[in-house]
Amino acid sequence: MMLQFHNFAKAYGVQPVLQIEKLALPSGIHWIQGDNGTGKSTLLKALAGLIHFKGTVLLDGDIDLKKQPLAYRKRVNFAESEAAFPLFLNGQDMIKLFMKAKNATQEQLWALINGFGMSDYLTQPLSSYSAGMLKKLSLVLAFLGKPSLLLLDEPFITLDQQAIEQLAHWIKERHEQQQINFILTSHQAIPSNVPIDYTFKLINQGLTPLNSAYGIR
Ligand SMILES: Nc1ncnc2c1ncn2[C@@H]1O[C@H](COP(=O)(O)OP(=O)(O)OP(=O)(O)O)[C@@H](O)[C@H]1O
Repeated sequence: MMLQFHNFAKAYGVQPVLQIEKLALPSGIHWIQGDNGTGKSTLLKALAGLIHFKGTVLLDGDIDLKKQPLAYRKRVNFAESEAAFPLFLNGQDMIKLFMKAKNATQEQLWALINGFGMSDYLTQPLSSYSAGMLKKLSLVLAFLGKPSLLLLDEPFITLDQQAIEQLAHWIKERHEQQQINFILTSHQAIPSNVPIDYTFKLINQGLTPLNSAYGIR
């Protein structure tokens, strides 16, 4: 199993947001839907190891997020919906940091940079980036290395059409050729060439499956 939840619970103060008693997500590309404020970003942040939660999350059957945080975070990459970068740095600074942390190759980096057409502005300070340029950077950082699972929170928002198509292609290709699993959130329809395996909706603090078979949206 790609991801297993046991007695998973997240609250902000006394306000419960997520409660997933027992759930196992198989390998694949997962699309999580949900109305505003239902907890999609909270779920992805918890799964990325960025915020505290109660209970257990197990990756690939044996890596416990809480007990083996380094091994877990080496395998799970995350692109936030709106990433908050230190604005005095430039794109290249962030890339250098992540390349080292994620053991990425130069070849992999160039393919990502060229695919998104970013080479012209990587040396400019992040304070000068548009929303779409910041989005592209956070996606490139998330694709670096060899993750087992990629968490992408609203990955298509603010991207131009060409970048949307490029991202859809990468998701499909990485999944088919490198067996990388994905959890995506999106309010908009996901491009039809992305082969979504499972769709869930966050309702009443839990994940309700909207389909039970492969290939059906
Ligand atoms: N840092 C925080 N402190 C307190 N409450 C928070 C915090 N972050 C989120 N919440 C609350 O948790 C709930 C879930 O928020 P979250 O951002 O996860 O929703 P979402 O499903 O991603 O929403 P959207 O579709 O609008 O992006 C909301 O009620 C929100 O007010």
